[in-house]
Amino acid sequence: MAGCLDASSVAAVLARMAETRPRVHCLTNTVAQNVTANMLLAFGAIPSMAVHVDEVAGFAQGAGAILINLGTISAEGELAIPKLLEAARDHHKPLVLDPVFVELSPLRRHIAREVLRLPDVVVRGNATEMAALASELDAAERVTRVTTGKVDHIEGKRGALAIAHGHPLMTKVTGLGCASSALVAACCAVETDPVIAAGAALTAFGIAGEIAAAKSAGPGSFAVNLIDALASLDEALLRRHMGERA
Ligand SMILES: Nc1ncnc2c1ncn2[C@@H]1O[C@H](COP(=O)(O)OP(=O)(O)OP(=O)(O)O)[C@@H](O)[C@H]1O
Ligand SMILES: Cc1ncsc1CCO
Ligand SMILES: [Mg+2]
Repeated sequence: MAGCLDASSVAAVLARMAETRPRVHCLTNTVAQNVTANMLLAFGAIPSMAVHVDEVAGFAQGAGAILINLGTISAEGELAIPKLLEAARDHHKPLVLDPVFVELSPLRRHIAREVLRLPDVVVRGNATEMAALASELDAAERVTRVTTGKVDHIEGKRGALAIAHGHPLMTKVTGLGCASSALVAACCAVETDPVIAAGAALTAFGIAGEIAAAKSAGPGSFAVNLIDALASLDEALLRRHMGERA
């Protein structure tokens, strides 16, 4: 049965984030680029976003983790992906795939298959995307599946977690799924177990969503308050929202 993390486990991952400030190299989409960079900074990580085929390898080799998001994949981005996969393989970097709209595009399915030739990939998508990619995920070696929604489901080699945090307003701001994938990548840079890393990222993000929603009049102010809430998380706030005593 799927478990959940306690506040001290999430706080331990966040403490390592604050201490080491990992850089996450993001090949992401033009819609979610800004919100993704802001969420990474609020989380204590550092975003980099280079796409050019002649510089992505260098950026990825020195990063703590790599994100490949297919949301607005371009011809330039497609050329960069083999360089990112090579950097992940040769330099043992955690890699997160966000297969945005894979159900709508044979090109995206082809790219996702290429990415999943690498073992140990973490895939974060919504229920539609994860269902569309089911056979590719079944064929992949040591993949971690992260399916977000009202409840987030994480399944990996070393167990399963179900995270019931967040707020419906999270579906009314574009790019928050994309940002959640970047936060999962950031946690993978400081936590070797991808199930715990994804669980910590999504617990923190969900609780930040709950805190932000309580202060917001609608999706616009929610987007701003979510950045503030993510930046202000500490163990006491986590405990309170997880129903644990101080
Ligand atoms: N109904 C809901 N209630 C609470 N939290 C939710 C709900 N739906 C999504 N979330 C949270 O919102 C975040 C984004 O997940 P979602 O599944 O909406 O991503 P997505 O569909 O890929 O989004 P996008 O493509 O717009 O970036 C996750 O942290 C998830 O837990
Ligand atoms: C709306 C949209 N279109 C491509 S990427 C993106 C952001 C949410 O995935
Ligand atoms: Mg998405």
